[in-house]
Amino acid sequence: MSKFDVVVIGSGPAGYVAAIRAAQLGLTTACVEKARNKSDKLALGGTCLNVGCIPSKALLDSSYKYHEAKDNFAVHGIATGDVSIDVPAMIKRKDAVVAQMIGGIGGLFQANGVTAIEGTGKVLAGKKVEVTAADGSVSVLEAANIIIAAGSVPVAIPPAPVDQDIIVDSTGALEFQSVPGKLGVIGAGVIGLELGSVWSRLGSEVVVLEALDTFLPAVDGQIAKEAAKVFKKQGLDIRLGARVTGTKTSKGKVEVNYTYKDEEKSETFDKLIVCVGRKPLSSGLLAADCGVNLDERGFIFVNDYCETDAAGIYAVGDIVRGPMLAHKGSEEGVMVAERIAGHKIAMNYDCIPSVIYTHPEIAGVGKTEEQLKADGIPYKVGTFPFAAIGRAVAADDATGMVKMIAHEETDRILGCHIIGASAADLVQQIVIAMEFGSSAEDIGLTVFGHPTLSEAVHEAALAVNGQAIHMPNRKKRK
Ligand SMILES: NC(=O)c1ccc[n+]([C@@H]2O[C@H](COP(=O)([O-])OP(=O)(O)OC[C@H]3O[C@@H](n4cnc5c(N)ncnc54)[C@H](O)[C@@H]3O)[C@@H](O)[C@H]2O)c1
Repeated sequence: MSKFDVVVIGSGPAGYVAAIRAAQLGLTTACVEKARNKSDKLALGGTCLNVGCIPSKALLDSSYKYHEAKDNFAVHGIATGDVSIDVPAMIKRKDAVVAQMIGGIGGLFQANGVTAIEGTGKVLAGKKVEVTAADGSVSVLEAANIIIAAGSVPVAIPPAPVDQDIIVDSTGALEFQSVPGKLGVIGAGVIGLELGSVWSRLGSEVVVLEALDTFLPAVDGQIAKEAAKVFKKQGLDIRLGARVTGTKTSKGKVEVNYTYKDEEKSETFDKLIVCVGRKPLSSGLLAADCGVNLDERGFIFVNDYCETDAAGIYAVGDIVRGPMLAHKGSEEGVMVAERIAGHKIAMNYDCIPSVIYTHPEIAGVGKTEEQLKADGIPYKVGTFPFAAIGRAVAADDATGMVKMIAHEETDRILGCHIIGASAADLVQQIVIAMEFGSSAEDIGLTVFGHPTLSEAVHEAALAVNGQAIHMPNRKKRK
């Protein structure tokens, strides 16, 4: 029986990062992965690399370039003539990007001495991991420590069973070989908006059916309101309060029945994407006597340090509580590896950025205005529009704003919410600032390069205390 200091189950952003850090710390480490790619080879990288973050960003970038060439170049005096799209070539490029990044993880495993083991892992009692290979053969690994990072899968809903042809999930939506004439999307969440944007830019008529009456409830209300306006202008038809009751596929199309404003409605689409959330992939993963427990929603139960109820067994990433975000899983992986090596580090769950990669991007960190109101915390707000930022106007990309929220008395930054070009990268400045306990004044007193989009972050911080320069201030300067 092979023996390791650490056996990681799953090679997504939580698992592979945990494995690399454990190996860096001198621990003998194996990483068990079951996924295989289109060429039936071991596919490291999990959902994020194979069918999530990376391929969706490849398609978002390709489709945005197409949209720019078709609709946005003329204003710069650039004539393109007819712009056409070759969808199979776009998908092939996306596959090449994925293959390159997967190869990168294989290389990192080799360089750090992590042993990749192909097969499906199961946690047995006594800190053992059973691995069932693709050919059915079974082996058992002995581990001083186990890190479970098995991830999550899309939630299925009975009224819209996925066939990966007409009715697809987020994986199938990355494989269309032509632009659907009419595309239905169930769920106006992160995936619905990102994939809806891709196919809308390429020419699909997109209808998004969202069960809730509120648009993007987890996003700051002011930013979500702005986002709704922008998406409407882009042609995304987002119907809130639309509950899908059934679907019928025939002759290459799907008829969707749903209730909307108390009326029974029906609409026919060429393709339908179901993206109503993800659930932890915990079934079949744990032997009944292994000592690891699940919570009521099927997540592995862990404490703040990602320790399960069984000593020496940890769980990280989508399979445990908290936002299902790659970077959250990666940092949990680092924390656990460091703690196994005896270092007393902890993770700051209050400072995790989140991003929706539409154009403009929507990004945020910390508390929203609604959360602060509900918690009764006194706060002050500064906003600054990109329309007043020279660099954004020069780029003809000036939609959106930065919103900064600080504590009314201490001026400490409590949250930052952005809708705009490069919002994902801009918000990271405030993630760092919040990690260091900065005040809005600290950001206001910092020198920002000119002309940059970052100046909107600077000005929003100044606006918190009525000191914005390139905009009349609502509040009196203190
Ligand atoms: N950019 C990113 O960080 C990124 C990108 C993709 C996915 N993810 C993560 O993946 C996970 C899954 O994404 P997602 O978009 O599927 O989930 P989500 O939770 O973001 O959104 C799902 C939406 O579907 C709606 N819904 C649920 N059941 C419905 C029904 N029967 N009919 C109509 N609407 C319904 C929900 O109200 C919700 O608005 C999320 O946790 C997300 O954070 C993150």
